[in-house]
Amino acid sequence: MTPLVIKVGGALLDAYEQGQALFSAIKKLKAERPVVLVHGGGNLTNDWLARLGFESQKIDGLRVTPPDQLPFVVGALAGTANKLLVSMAHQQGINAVGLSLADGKMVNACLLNAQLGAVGQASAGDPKVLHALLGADVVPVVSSIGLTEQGELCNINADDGAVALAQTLGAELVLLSDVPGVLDGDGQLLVQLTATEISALIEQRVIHGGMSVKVKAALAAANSIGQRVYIAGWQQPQLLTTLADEASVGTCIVPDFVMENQP
Ligand SMILES: Nc1ncnc2c1ncn2[C@@H]1O[C@H](COP(=O)(O)OP(=O)(O)O)[C@@H](O)[C@H]1O
Ligand SMILES: CC(=O)N[C@@H](CCC(=O)OP(=O)(O)O)C(=O)O
Repeated sequence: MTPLVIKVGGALLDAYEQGQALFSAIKKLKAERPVVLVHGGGNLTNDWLARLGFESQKIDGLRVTPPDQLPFVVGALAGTANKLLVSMAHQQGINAVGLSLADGKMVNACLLNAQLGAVGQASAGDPKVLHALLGADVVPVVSSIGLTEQGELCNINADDGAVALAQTLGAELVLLSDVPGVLDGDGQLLVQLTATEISALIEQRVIHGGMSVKVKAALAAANSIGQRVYIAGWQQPQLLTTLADEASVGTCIVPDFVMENQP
């Protein structure tokens, strides 16, 4: 059965009840197919950096990560955020193992540009460690801290990291956030989006900030994996079990070739 990569945004860490409901849904789902969880922790990282007196800047939804902030970003994401989620999983009776994208070279990274500091661009890596864990009935819980070929730690946007991990495994991908999906200018859910519609909505700034990183990542994944990718809310975890029925789940990002083949 094709594995499913589920990415959860870091806001889940502040939502205990929803977190428990999500892991309860994942427990049911993993009886049917292998599941890997990739997580963010943007809010927690903001909080840590502010408490330490750092200014945190974002460019096009990506956190500028100077060398003096990197140890705290790694600590927040690969440390506290990762272990809190592993603990939530264990509370629901899931045998979870906490890792980062760097472990076992499951995702490769290179630095994006000097302006962003230690921010990595992710690409597919080696699936061996994940296969071993999935074979042992474990749910890997993976933070978005990566490692370059030269062994430098880097901060990867968790949506981009999830895309690379889905590519590593040839898996389907769902991006779960604190909103039910991509919303239009009136706050209504958009059930399906193509590349052209995404460009227009970003241009009009209807899609902005973290959501703009997410839709671009989802489109890249849809095109590379050749499958629809869903952006949905972790408030409705029961939707995860309806993916196989192609039921309406949040916003469906359609790969380009599907549109090209439509009459
Ligand atoms: N068109 C849009 N539809 C929905 N959310 C949007 C849109 N444009 C911007 N956003 C913002 O993007 C946020 C989700 O992105 P982000 O905070 O990065 O999520 P996550 O932490 O789950 O990855 C939403 O909470 C919302 O504030
Ligand atoms: C480079 C970059 O932007 N990294 C992100 C990684 C965490 C993340 O993506 O968290 P959410 O999924 O909760 O937004 C950051 O530092 O916030």
